[in-house]
Amino acid sequence: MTIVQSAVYEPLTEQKATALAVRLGLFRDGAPLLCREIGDGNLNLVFHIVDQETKQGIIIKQALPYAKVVGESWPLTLKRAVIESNALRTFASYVPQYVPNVYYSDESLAITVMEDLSHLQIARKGLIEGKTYPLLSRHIGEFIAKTAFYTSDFGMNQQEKKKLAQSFVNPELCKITEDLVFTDPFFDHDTNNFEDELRPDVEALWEDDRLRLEAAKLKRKFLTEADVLLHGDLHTGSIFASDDETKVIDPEFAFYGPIGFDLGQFFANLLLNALSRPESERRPLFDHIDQTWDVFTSVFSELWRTESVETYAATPGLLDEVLRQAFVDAVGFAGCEVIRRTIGLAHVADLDGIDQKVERLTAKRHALRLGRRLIVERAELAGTDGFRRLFVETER
Ligand SMILES: Nc1ncnc2c1ncn2[C@@H]1O[C@H](COP(=O)(O)OP(=O)(O)O)[C@@H](O)[C@H]1O
Ligand SMILES: CSC[C@H]1O[C@H](OP(=O)(O)O)[C@H](O)[C@@H]1O
Repeated sequence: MTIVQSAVYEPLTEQKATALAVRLGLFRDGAPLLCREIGDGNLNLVFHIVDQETKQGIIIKQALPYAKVVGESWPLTLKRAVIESNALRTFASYVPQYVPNVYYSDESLAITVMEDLSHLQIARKGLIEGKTYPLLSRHIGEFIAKTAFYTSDFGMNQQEKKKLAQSFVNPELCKITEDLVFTDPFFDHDTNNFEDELRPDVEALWEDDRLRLEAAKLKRKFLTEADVLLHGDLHTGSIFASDDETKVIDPEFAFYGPIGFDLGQFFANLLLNALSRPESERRPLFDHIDQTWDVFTSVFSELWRTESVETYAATPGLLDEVLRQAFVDAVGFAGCEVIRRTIGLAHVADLDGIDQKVERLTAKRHALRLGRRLIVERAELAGTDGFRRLFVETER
């Protein structure tokens, strides 16, 4: 690959992104290139560049010095681009089948150049259309189990783990999660965003001392437990899927945190999709929750038994305790994510896209009751069947 001199930061345009791809030697000479900015996320620019003859494409993702969804009034570190490309490379060393190939990255331009995954579909979009993605949970369960185990004190040299954790210290992006997932939705904060009709339900949440205490405990875990390298934002909009392939993208929130966090985010986004469906079409979502947990526990347990580097790994009861705690935490984190995607700053199309206002408000009220009980009753769920039970009990 051609080496280009690193440049001073400037936001790319479609023209400049094309010129960069040519300078990097990513296309054959004279290829007729078409570039479009396709970013639909909250934070970054994403350029899709395709050779019109061969149909081969690449993606150039660039961080902006602010959060795109809010604008320049919310400055945001460009370092998130380095975190993202390093996380993709780290994950690729354990599960290359589940992440896009990174071709190039440049810290000063805050870009990651990666494999074009346009043959797949963003899982959130597909799930909203009613797709089921039969292998999604098998793949995500394995992705989480392997990345968690191999980056933990049980799966890697413990001195090396500390260095790796240092390289993923990600204070600004963690602060977004600390605020938007764990704090603001539980207070009358100006980042919150919900329909007027939901105000009585939301005010009831804000006055719920039991809920606030449990949300505080979950936030404390997120702040303090440097257990494994997390993706940090593993919602269904961060996953490309088809019937037989799954790729995880967008790990700019990666950091060392509690093992249950990615599981909880994924569970929550499956639940958010279930909340948008009629009862008769929800089953695949609950089956995905079961399957994610089953695959996660079996892959993680096998690695623990066969590859652990920690003397205490064989101590009877320890693995069970790690898995039990991971599950309880995941349930609580899922509850926080369900609530924040309903009344916080960043919503999801699964709920906001319900056209009929009455149905939409009904689904959102259901989400608030479900999220609350996931948080408050997380220790009593006793297995993934508990998600079904709470879902039904909170439907009314
Ligand atoms: N490797 C890729 N291949 C094809 N499209 C991509 C790729 N990465 C991102 N995209 C597109 O860009 C959108 C935004 O990307 P994402 O990484 O989620 O950005 P953000 O960090 O702003 O949320 C995705 O929803 C997808 O449509
Ligand atoms: C102001 S950031 C809000 C929200 O956006 C991120 O998601 P994404 O980059 O995938 O769109 C993340 O979930 C943040 O909490």
